[in-house]
Amino acid sequence: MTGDILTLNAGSSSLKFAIFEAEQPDARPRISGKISGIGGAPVFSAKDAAGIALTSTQLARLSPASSHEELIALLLDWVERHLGGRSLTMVGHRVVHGGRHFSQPVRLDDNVLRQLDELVPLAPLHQPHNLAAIRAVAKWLPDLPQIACFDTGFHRTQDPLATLFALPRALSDEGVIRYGFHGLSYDYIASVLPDHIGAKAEGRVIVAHLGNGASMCAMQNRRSVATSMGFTALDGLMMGRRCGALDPGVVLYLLQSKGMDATQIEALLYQQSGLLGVSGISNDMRVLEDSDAQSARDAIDLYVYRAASTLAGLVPAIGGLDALVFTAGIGENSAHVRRAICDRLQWLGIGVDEAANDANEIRISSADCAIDVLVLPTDEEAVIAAACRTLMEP
Ligand SMILES: Nc1ncnc2c1ncn2[C@@H]1O[C@H](COP(=O)(O)OP(=O)(O)O)[C@@H](O)[C@H]1O
Ligand SMILES: CC(=O)OP(=O)(O)O
Ligand SMILES: [Mg+2]
Repeated sequence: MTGDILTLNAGSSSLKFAIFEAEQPDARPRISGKISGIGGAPVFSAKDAAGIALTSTQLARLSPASSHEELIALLLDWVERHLGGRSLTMVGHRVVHGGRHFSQPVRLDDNVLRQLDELVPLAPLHQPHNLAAIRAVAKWLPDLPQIACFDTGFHRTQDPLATLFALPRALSDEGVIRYGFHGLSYDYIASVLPDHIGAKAEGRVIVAHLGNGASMCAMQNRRSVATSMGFTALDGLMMGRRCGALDPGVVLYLLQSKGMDATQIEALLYQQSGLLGVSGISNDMRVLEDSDAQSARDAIDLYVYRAASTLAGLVPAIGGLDALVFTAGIGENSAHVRRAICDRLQWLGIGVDEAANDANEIRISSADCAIDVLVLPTDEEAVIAAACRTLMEP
């Protein structure tokens, strides 16, 4: 097995990629990078295995509708020029929604793509970009095998009760259930957890994936028992641009009293709400933390309150809490958000060591706290590369 694996991970505000040597399963990627800030002012950065920067470029502002697709073309062109004489043997993609039929990584062909197309309305911020990346690669190198790894897959182990909405049974039977997302990230965190907390990793753990999209997963034995996202990636926590859990009566009001149509409501719930909607300033937590505006403070306070409430709401699924893990863009970097969430959860026995938290250390719980509180960088790319190697084996 020689050559390189390319992983592509199209998130709502970022396009992340990595190039791994197929024959070196434990090695860091040869190159990794991302285009972040998509929808605003995108920045393209990449580094080699030693962490040396290969590029850090501010890109032109693009129209939101075309941005991901144009950036995929730009990225593939850059990758081609940086393969350094090696060839690609496989491309692995993060695909956000696998629906009822897909949970394990799958080799992509026209038939699978057609089925994944049908899930676009359930993940409008992600699925179209994920599928566009697959089609762009197929055009670029038609014979190159490609696989899809699903964000929903990790949550197949959920307690069936936790997947049900209190809707008529016929709807659940046809697949209107809580699927859950960010599964590649949770899979990675579950895989490294024993390195940090030993046997406690098999206990009652909640992982808070706080990125531009955000969710939480309650785990036991390192498997998903319940999660905050649902049928779509709109449910649960307040996010960068998404509202999170919402009284469904609001949707009816928008439809019936405000005369909004489905397209307008979709844009409102997915693009104009969350941190951006409440602050009126930005979807980016960094910008809000640097702002003196009251609306920025309100947005952060609501984000924190909703996160603490959601976390508390997941505890009954696992009957207590042994460890809490923060990950993804905000979880890994914002000491303020982590501390504020933990402050609202003191009654649960959570305590934070201020200095460790301010320094983004791995363990941030206070010495007298029985619940381990950790900050762990996620690595969806490593999970995709591992799936590529598995599917490659003869
Ligand atoms: N130093 C930081 N402080 C606070 N927030 C940060 C910091 N760095 C990144 N973020 C937040 O992380 C978000 C991106 O998270 P990420 O997990 O990369 O997003 P995506 O959902 O696109 O994969 C940014 O929008 C920003 O709000
Ligand atoms: C599912 C989801 O919300 O993904 P992301 O956080 O990458 O936008
Ligand atoms: Mg992400």
